[in-house]
Amino acid sequence: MACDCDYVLKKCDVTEEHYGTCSSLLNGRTSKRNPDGSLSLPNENLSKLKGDVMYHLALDNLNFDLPALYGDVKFVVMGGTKYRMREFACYVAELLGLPKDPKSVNHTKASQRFAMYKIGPVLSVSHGIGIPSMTTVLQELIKVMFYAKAKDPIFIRLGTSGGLGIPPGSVVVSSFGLSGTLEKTYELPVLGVIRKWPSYLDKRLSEELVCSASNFDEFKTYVAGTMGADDFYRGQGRLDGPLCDYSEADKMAYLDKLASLGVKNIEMEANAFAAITGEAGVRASIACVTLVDRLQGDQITTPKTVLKEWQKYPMQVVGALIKNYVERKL
Ligand SMILES: O=P(O)(O)O[C@H]1O[C@H](CO)[C@@H](O)[C@H]1O
Ligand SMILES: O=c1cc[nH]c(=O)[nH]1
Repeated sequence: MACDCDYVLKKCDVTEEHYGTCSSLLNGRTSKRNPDGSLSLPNENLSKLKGDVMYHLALDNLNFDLPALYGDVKFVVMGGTKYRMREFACYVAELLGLPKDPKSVNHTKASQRFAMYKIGPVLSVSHGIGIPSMTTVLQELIKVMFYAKAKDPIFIRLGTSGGLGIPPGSVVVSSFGLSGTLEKTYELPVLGVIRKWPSYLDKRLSEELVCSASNFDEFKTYVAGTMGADDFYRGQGRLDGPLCDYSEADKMAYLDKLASLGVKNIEMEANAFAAITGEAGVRASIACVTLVDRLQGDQITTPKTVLKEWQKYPMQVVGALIKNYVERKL
């Protein structure tokens, strides 16, 4: 089917502002890499290490030949659950006509924390819930790609989220991540001081995902901001947590404010994922399905079987993008 990105992007009313003036996004990220596309990380301390242990992945660069194991990786796809990332690995194997890893080898089984599957040029990795869990795996994966000398690796988060005013079962491709304090930044206390980094995603990559999405009629795809909340309940303005000290009117005013800032979904990692990949010079995007329209309610009441089907939508979008890259030998 012909690509109708322009149409979809216009329909979603996405402007340059959604990607920031440092639309460095594409060029800035490229300029941070070596001429051959391998990562050039801005941390001199790494070159002084005798060996580097990626503890949560149970990998290191002394006992593992990382270039041989992961030098051919082009896509690192991450999502919350082990189950989803195993399913995505199997889906990609089928899509690319590659043999399924016979034992579905979890490359990071020894860590007893996460799951990581490799199918050809794709690593499919679970990251758990929330920013601290996700950023721990993300930073170790960036180092693995660095030591492996992988060329122009692309990182994508494949997630679930709560939508704002869009039908449940829609896919949102994120243009920026918004923090809990409504800024397009990721905030982290470092050495006792709160630091902030911009949290925009790669514009060209999101356009490519929208093109991929145009192959599918079963669901709608939007490009918009995504709020990365630090909590599932009060942090997302829910009324149904064990603790709540605001009214329904307060909640609705908050969600309306988010919508007015160009946000169409809420999850728990977007701003950190955007900021860390951006700083490391890695092209990155996020595709999440929405499980509920938060303007209509807080509880996720859709049957599990339907939720499982919906979770396949972003997989299909990302799978089509990967297939396109592999067929064009990029
Ligand atoms: O479906 P995943 O990828 O886990 O993402 C979303 O679901 C979790 C909360 O249920 C959070 O991690 C949120 O970001
Ligand atoms: O509402 C939702 C649904 C999934 N994940 C979230 O973080 N929030």
